[in-house]
Amino acid sequence: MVRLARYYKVYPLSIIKGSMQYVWDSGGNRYIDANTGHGVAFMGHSNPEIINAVKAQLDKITTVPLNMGNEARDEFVSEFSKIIPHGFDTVFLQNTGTEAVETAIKIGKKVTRRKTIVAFTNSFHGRTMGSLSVTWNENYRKAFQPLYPHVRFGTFNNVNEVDKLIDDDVCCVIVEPVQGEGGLNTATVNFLKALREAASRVNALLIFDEIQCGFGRTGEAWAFQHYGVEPDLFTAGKAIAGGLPIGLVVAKGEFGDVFSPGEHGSTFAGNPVVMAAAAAATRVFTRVNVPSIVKETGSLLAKRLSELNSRLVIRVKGMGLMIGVELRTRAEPYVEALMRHGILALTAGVNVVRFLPPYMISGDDVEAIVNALNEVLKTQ
Ligand SMILES: Cc1ncc(COP(=O)(O)O)c(C=O)c1O
Repeated sequence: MVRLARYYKVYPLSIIKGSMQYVWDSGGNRYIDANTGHGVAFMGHSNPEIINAVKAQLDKITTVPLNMGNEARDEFVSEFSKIIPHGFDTVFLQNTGTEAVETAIKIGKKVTRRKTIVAFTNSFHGRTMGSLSVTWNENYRKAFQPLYPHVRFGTFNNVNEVDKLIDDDVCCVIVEPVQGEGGLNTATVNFLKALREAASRVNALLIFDEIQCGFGRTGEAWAFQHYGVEPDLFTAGKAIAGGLPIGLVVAKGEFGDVFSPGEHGSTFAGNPVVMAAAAAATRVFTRVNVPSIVKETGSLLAKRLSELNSRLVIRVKGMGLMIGVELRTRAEPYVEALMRHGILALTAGVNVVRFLPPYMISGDDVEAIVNALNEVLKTQ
């Protein structure tokens, strides 16, 4: 028998079912899921409306290539359009976040015919060769050198260096408005404004990577809507298909038709089952007004976490339901200890305990998370 390749630290836990904000392990223990598979189950586990749409689609057809039409795909585009700001009118469908980032970079290169990509300290954009090249963490990159050689890293939130960083050799600038993996660092308004101005000045494309912070996670449909600064392209993924694989790029009009046939493609992109799930997830998103719920629950979670009384806590970081507690020490042991208290969380950077719960977590769930963290901070 083959065995699974190991490249994650695997926890001694087998998850067998989920319902909205909760999951259960094989021993019957229930957990509040503030890990959500790296942010994927934001619309809840097995959300009934999404599951019903998937089941109905399974009875119709499970694969249709992008060079043929499909009604589930049309329906997704129609639902998704309702949450896309004016001026963005093209969506490129992919299967994962890293593929979306690759697509955005290809658009930048094709439009400008230039080579240099600007990215930032503590960025995370994915694991394939292009997206890895613009990811900051040296541990993720060093075994795979040489990566794409023309990447210039600037310091996240350093406004002063932006003009020097972005010159007319730059095809695109990629940045997460709220950095997830890198430590829940929130961009400042002045930083994103400076990037916008510099990119426009040299006709480089500004890409916001909203794969983790987008789709309502921060309390607006898209994190950049907090800032009043618009990119040329933004990437999204994770929660959009309610748990099924998706990644996409949303582009301003003039960048919609940059690829000639043969220059881009993906076998599974726009899969009808994924599209049916994504149409249903987006319909729920709009109907219940997910961002407004996130604003309320996110501020409650941030407030209660900031009341933690522990000498280990430096501060609470993040936005909406993308919240981290920065510790004076490594976060990993606390994430493991939280598991034993029925809470699934994540780390971000080295010393941040990260919470990415589903939008429907209740006030009681918030209390349970805060109480559990309080306990483990005392005992670890
Ligand atoms: C901001 C950001 N970009 C890109 C990615 C890569 O997405 P995927 O793992 O779906 O390829 C992630 C995944 O965590 C992410 O958080």
